[in-house]
Amino acid sequence: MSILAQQRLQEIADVKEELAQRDWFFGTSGNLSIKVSEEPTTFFVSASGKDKRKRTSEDFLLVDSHGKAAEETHLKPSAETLLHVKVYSHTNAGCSLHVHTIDNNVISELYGDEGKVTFKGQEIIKALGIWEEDAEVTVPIIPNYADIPTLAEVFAEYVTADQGAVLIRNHGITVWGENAFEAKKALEAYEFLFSYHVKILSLKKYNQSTLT
Ligand SMILES: CSCCC(=O)C(=O)COP(=O)(O)O
Ligand SMILES: [Zn+2]
Repeated sequence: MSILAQQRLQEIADVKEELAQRDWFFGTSGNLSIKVSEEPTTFFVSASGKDKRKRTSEDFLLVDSHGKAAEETHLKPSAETLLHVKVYSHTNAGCSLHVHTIDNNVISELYGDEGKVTFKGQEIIKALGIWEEDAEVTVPIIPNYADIPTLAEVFAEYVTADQGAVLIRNHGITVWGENAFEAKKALEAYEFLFSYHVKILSLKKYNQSTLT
């Protein structure tokens, strides 16, 4: 394996460990990828069905631009590799992260019928690279199609920039960025927004019910 590939593998394994420390990999959910090369595109993607809280030497495999194993291996690429394929084929992103959290599922269900959710007036939005005063950020929400090629096609409609995020209704979020640092930073910012929103809505509801 080239030095560059080894570095990328180490980076994505480190991100996986950090997200695991946050307990964002419930019940083997979630998957991660990091780009290794362009022309031809290759990337490391997490192996399917593993407990992503554990760090082993068989957590990732190298795949090609179609998401097929690029080297001989008994590992199976993530069932959702096609979404990572869309990220690398539609943008110059270098890393893509997918997690199922309770907060991202709740937000996706609350706003699923609207097809998007918008946040504003939060300092953390600057972590997404948006520095204007009163900045807004909108996250699209797509249906959770069981057929992964269909899910990937619909997902791809929103993969239009080198950094972005899409919520899959009652499933999870996929966030991508220029590199592992940027993708993780963005994921943390989105999860902050979701968690804040869920808490403030619950408190407002509680206050309404106790004050009336
Ligand atoms: C156990 S959750 C269902 C599959 C899923 O949505 C996921 O994120 C994990 O699938 P993978 O094949 O990447 O392990
Ligand atoms: Zn998933």
